[in-house]
Amino acid sequence: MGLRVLAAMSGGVDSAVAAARIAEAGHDVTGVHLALSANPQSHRTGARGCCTIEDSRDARRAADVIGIPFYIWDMAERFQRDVIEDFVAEYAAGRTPNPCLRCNEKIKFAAVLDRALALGFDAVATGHHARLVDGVLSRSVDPAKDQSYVLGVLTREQLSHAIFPLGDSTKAEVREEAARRGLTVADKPDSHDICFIADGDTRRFLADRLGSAEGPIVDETGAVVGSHQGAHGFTVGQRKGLRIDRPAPDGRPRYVLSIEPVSNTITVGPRAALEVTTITCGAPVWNGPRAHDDLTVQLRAHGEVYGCRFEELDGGLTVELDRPATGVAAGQAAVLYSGPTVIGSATIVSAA
Ligand SMILES: Nc1ncnc2c1ncn2[C@@H]1O[C@H](COP(=O)(O)OP(=O)(O)OP(=O)(O)O)[C@@H](O)[C@H]1O
Repeated sequence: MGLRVLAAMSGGVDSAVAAARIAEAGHDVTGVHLALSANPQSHRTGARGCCTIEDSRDARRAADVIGIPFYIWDMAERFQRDVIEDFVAEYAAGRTPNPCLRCNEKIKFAAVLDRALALGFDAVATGHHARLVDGVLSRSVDPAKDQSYVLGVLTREQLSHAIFPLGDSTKAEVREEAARRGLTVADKPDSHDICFIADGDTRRFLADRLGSAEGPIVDETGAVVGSHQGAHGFTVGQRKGLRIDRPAPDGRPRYVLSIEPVSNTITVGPRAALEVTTITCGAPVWNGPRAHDDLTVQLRAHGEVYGCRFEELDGGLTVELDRPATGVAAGQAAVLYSGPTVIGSATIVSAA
């Protein structure tokens, strides 16, 4: 007998095809669009933002074509609290959060999954590009679209109720299939990085919420070399947008090495000073097999992959890279893989 599946439908191509595949496989599927924005009209800026009225209409149309019941669930308040406020608070604390990862952890596979289970559903299906084989998360066959990183924070329990029907397909195949199935969203562009910042201007979004406060930019010796309007506008490894009055003696570009929110100080230095090999993380979530062969770690979404070994220490996790990485920011996740399989993850606390 088929499962009762709740298909999370964003109004985009991927989730429409994911829902269609699950329905075709004989499961009893209901589509749900999550209204995540408190003011859906305000996001209509041309770029595809989060949860516009148009997105919910596209999702409904896709559900009609597939022939499944469809609902809209208002999760705006949860999203505001667990994703947007968390995002702002993390930047205010000098860290660099990944809101997609937080949304998967707190909204799609927590708030939505809880409600789905309470209503008698067995699983939540999404259009994420990742594979799930017997509850074990693995990379998508399309490396350019692989989203296993932003799902790597999910627990075994969360994964046991997840279905990702697209992991064996490339994005091109999904688009083609959408067109063939008459899902009118086939040509819709991919959503951009942060769905609740429709114009993509993260710094302005943060400045609107955290205000601006002038602070010093110092070099590695502590000498003041410039100023900034708020430490929250920066991330480790950033080069652009630094107002430096005293260039480095060697004339080389300088990068953000660290962010100190309490004293509102940004420390900059040469690229070489960004290189780290030891990553210290918080408590790990182990969600895959305890494999130790072909170990790699990914330190940001779409980031490079490093060979590594790791050790659990005092409730945290220390990861040693086999070559230096740059731009490793506290607040991002370190997702550990054995080959293509996710074995666990932990939040980065510091790197050296
Ligand atoms: N507002 C929403 N309502 C319901 N489900 C959503 C919503 N936003 C995202 N999702 C689910 O999360 C998945 C991943 O979201 P992401 O923003 O990465 O989408 P995407 O890769 O652009 O896919 P899509 O083409 O389906 O929008 C989607 O495929 C969908 O299943």
